[in-house]
Amino acid sequence: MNIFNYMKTYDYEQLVFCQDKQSGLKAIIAIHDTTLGPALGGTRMWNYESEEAAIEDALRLARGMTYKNAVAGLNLGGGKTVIIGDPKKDKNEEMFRAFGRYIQSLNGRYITAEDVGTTVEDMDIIHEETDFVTGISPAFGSSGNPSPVTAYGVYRGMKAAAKEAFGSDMLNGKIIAVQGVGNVAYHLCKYLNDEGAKLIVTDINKEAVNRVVVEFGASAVEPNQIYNVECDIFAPCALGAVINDETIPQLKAKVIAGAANNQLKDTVHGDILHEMGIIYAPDYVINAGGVINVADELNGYNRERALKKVETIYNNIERILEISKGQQIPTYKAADRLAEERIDRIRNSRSQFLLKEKHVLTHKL
Ligand SMILES: NC(=O)C1=CN([C@@H]2O[C@H](COP(=O)(O)OP(=O)(O)OC[C@H]3O[C@@H](n4cnc5c(N)ncnc54)[C@H](O)[C@@H]3O)[C@@H](O)[C@H]2O)C=CC1
Ligand SMILES: CC(C)CC(=O)C(=O)O
Repeated sequence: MNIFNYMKTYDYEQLVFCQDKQSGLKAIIAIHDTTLGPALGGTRMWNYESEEAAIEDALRLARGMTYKNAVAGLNLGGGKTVIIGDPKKDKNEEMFRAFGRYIQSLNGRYITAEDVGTTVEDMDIIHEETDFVTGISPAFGSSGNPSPVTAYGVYRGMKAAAKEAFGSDMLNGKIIAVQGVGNVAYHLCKYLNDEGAKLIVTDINKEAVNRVVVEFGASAVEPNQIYNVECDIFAPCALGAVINDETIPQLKAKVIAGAANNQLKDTVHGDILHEMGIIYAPDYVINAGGVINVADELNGYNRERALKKVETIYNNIERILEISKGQQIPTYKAADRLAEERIDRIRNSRSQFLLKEKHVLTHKL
């Protein structure tokens, strides 16, 4: 990978490599675009097969955050961190403190939160070193774990997509295949079960599968079987690139609506779904509940206000489906247009010189 070429193609601002020998920290902070405000995006800890894979993941996820925050109506740009390591074995307090000091050194250009492999406890340790961290413990007056709120947003967005596909947003009786039943999807399964949907689930973690089988009466299949089960809705809630050349021909669902980031392996896969008449709820639109929730901390956290904003995910999905139909374009393109138009509008309205720009974190500093 030619890093500068890649950064130039997608117009990235900054890539920061953080190393701390004592704690074993190896982190990459990618900042994509800060036109709308400081870059906000979570920290993923993952045992990457190579450094190149880690860099690529950080870059792709950071760009996704720019688009996610823009469509969600947040005054925040896009960034993301990946920490290279096994979250089950390689974490230690010094690592997150060293990482917190790196975040502090960026002086508010980047604000972090949880993602796959990191927890509220990890954010609390980062908070020892910097204010530029969200999703910390409610004991600090903060929003805590974003996953349940992400799940609520996915549930609302799924209903909007179902309305388009089936003529009603009621999910009772619908068969929903859920891939990965971790932090977000556990809560999603609860919403779906409460509404009377039938769940087919899979996960590489057997305990996670058993929990939803026992609590929500889900049926379980092996990880490689989830793509071709008979279902109405497929909800990818594990990792990215699961909509690809191998999986698309297997899909029986009329709707794809799930929490995972970067679900399409490539944009061409979004084009194919469109041609097949499968309604794809763009990942970064439907899974914005968590970032909306943690972003609310920047104004002094108010859960009611945050949840009200998460409700707008329903309308955002409706709007994207309308644009997609009206302009005959795939839904991922409709979402990208919304994001890019908002970023351009704000960029153009910022032509005046200000001696000191108001910082989104003014209250914290
Ligand atoms: N946690 C949050 O608030 C948000 C999460 N997301 C995205 O949603 C997805 C899920 O996030 P979390 O629930 O927090 O992560 P998690 O790590 O708690 O859950 C993911 C689950 O997927 C399972 N999994 C991994 N590979 C699998 C495979 N090949 N087949 C089946 N299952 C597999 C894991 O065992 C785990 O149980 C991620 O892509 C994340 O980036 C997006 C927005 C916010
Ligand atoms: C987990 C969220 C709080 C932020 C994020 O990184 C995301 O939405 O992917």
